[in-house]
Amino acid sequence: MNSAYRLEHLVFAYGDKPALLIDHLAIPAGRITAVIGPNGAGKSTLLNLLAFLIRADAGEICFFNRPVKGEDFPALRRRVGLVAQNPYLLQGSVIDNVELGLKLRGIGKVQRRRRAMDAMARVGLAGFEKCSVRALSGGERQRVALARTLAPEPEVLLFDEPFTYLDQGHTRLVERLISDYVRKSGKTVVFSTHEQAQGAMLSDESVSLFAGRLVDASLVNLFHGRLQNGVFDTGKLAIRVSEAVEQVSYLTVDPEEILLSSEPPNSGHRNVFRGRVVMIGEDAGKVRIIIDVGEKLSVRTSLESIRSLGLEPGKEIWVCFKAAAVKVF
Ligand SMILES: Nc1ncnc2c1ncn2[C@@H]1O[C@H](COP(=O)(O)OP(=O)(O)OP(=O)(O)O)[C@@H](O)[C@H]1O
Repeated sequence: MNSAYRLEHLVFAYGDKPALLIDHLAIPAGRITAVIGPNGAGKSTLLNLLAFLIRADAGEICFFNRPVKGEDFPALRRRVGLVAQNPYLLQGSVIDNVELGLKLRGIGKVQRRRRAMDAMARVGLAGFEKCSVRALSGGERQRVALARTLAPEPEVLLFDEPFTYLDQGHTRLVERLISDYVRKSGKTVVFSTHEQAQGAMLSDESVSLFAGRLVDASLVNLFHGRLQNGVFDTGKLAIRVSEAVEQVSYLTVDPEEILLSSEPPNSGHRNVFRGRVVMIGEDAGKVRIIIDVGEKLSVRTSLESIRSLGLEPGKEIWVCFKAAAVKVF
């Protein structure tokens, strides 16, 4: 598959504080990639590197199969557009802001206006042209920044936590826009999110980032604790682990690998707990149940199993999973 980016042995630190250590990462061209991770994982730092706004301390980045050199940065910045989490807008009107990127690219007034108006319509801001950016809400500001980035039609659209300020209607609109940007024009989108479900639902590929490193695990059920003699102790729950390592502080349980049963299970699973249903909700076309077993565990299952087990908030239920459903790092 053609890669938009390939990162090798990449290191980035803020002063002496390491923020990213990525051995290898390939981001496919013409696809939507989600970078999923909790607060402070390094998502914004990674997007800033991909936008060529900051330089790695070590390692290599290839952009569309070409190794990137320092002197390439100004030209590359024009091929990539980043919508920041808290975008900086210039004082003035919405249309002034949306036209900015086009102006910097030397695009003439008439075409500039046409493309800016088109980008504004796509983000649901038609009619806002003359509004002062000072009078806008957080979600409107984010959509102005999105229109500003979209108007020059960058080859790669990078989007840092796109849904933070958006209500449900605008979240759907931006999801569609991201999807169309890739499907209709073959461009590449990379977005960051701390919401595992949203990341998985909207993307073709996803990568999980934790403490600056890529991890090969879903981060939905992430616990901090200590591992000793094959048992990881979170302080509230003891989880059996199959990996024979000791120097780890975090554990995840794959929400797809957790089984539920109304009777004590007789399945040979090494982790069996009794818990109580806290919440039932929808998650990327499946059902997500939160069960309190000392820690709150997120379980993804089907509507059928909810019905057959008669699950509802407050109901007691058995939870089991294999040691192999658990990853530690
Ligand atoms: N300008 C900076 N100076 C020093 N440390 C920084 C700076 N920016 C980020 N960091 C640190 O680098 C790490 C990664 O931060 P980053 O903003 O990339 O994470 P994130 O995953 O985007 O987090 P969030 O979801 O909270 O936005 C954090 O520990 C953060 O405190």
